[in-house]
Amino acid sequence: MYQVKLINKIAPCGLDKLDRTKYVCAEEVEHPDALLVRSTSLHEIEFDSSLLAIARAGIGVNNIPLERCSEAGIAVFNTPGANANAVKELALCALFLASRKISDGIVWAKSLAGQAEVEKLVEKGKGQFVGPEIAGKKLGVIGLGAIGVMVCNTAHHLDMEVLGYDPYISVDSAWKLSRFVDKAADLNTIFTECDYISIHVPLTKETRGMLDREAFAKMKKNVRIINLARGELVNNADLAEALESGEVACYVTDFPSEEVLGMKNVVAIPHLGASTPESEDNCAVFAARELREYLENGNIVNSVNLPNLEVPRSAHTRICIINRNIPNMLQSITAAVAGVNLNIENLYNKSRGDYAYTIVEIDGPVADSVVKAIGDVDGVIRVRVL
Ligand SMILES: NC(=O)c1ccc[n+]([C@@H]2O[C@H](COP(=O)([O-])OP(=O)(O)OC[C@H]3O[C@@H](n4cnc5c(N)ncnc54)[C@H](O)[C@@H]3O)[C@@H](O)[C@H]2O)c1
Ligand SMILES: O=C(O)CC[C@@H](O)C(=O)O
Repeated sequence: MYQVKLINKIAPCGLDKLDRTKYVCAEEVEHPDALLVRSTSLHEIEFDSSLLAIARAGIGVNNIPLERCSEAGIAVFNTPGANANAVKELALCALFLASRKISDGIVWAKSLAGQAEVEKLVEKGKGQFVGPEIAGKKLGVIGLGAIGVMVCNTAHHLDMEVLGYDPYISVDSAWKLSRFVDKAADLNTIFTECDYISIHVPLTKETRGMLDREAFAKMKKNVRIINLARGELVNNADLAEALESGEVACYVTDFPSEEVLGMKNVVAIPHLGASTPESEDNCAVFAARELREYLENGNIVNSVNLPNLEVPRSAHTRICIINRNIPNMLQSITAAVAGVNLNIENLYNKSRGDYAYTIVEIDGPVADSVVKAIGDVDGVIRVRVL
């Protein structure tokens, strides 16, 4: 039986993809083959030597120690695009929240409960919550992946002028982007020209603190910023100054922190970007399928730390090897197999950065001694026979 440890609440329809005659899925699992996780940080967690794979039901993998996983031969997966529509819808909501002082207005309206002549008080006091329309304004979108592209395309239909920035845009995203979205040559163009800025990039060394004092200083006065991507993309101390001085009129974030909650003109949402039944189901189903493919067939689909390699399963026995991407690996692996006179039916190999993945198909059983011989090859990190 495969043991899958559930780190967060995972939608049941995803778990249903894992046949209960082959899988145990539970929060308490002592020696897991796999982890299913959402946003909980795994950085401080020690992994059992049994662990083969981690599937992130979501896209951001900044909560997973990727380098440590690669070194331990643990494949890490995410679910690209599976929650993008949910975040796009919240981003649209955030555009309006950033403009119309809706959340302050709602709090104020509720505070009138129990007072006499509420209707009159509403009409008298509503002037403090006036905010601009988004039509005709310029929106800058940083990061044109699954979410960014959808935000751009929909904002165009809401009569906004849209500028997009992504130096690494994928061919797929470029195909999906509306021709009405203008390409910003650099971040400065987004900063200097836009009335609204929405950020949709992963948290990496490059993007951490991307919106800082220098960036705020270039922005138009009264710019409104939407961050549903990750809190750490923004330098909080610099943001506090920009909000205080009025340079930034409103900051809508899906990542409240003690610091951010203390700032003025902040609309804080409790990380609800992917919290729709549709998105939770999608992510769970994607993640479960990825785990099943890897655990049962050795196929790697949507990995973030290993090369993707998916080959239809034949009747042959598979030896799946995670190895370093260094010279002579294939030669040493095939020599270990040939050493016991086994014939290789098929061999597939793909590399990604410092790591590679090799599938060797053999007609017939593979003795433990062969697994040991491959495992002893310098540069081999993990061997599994399926
Ligand atoms: N609030 C939520 O619940 C929630 C849900 C999903 C995603 N997210 C966050 O949103 C991010 C984006 O999600 P996605 O599904 O669109 O991911 P994605 O991988 O499809 O797109 C990310 C895009 O960012 C671009 N990018 C990377 N570095 C960049 C840089 N320095 N400048 C400009 N562009 C850069 C990439 O080229 C890619 O096109 C995720 O990484 C995650 O942190 C949050
Ligand atoms: O699981 C969630 O609720 C949030 C997921 C989101 O932050 C992501 O990066 O996909």
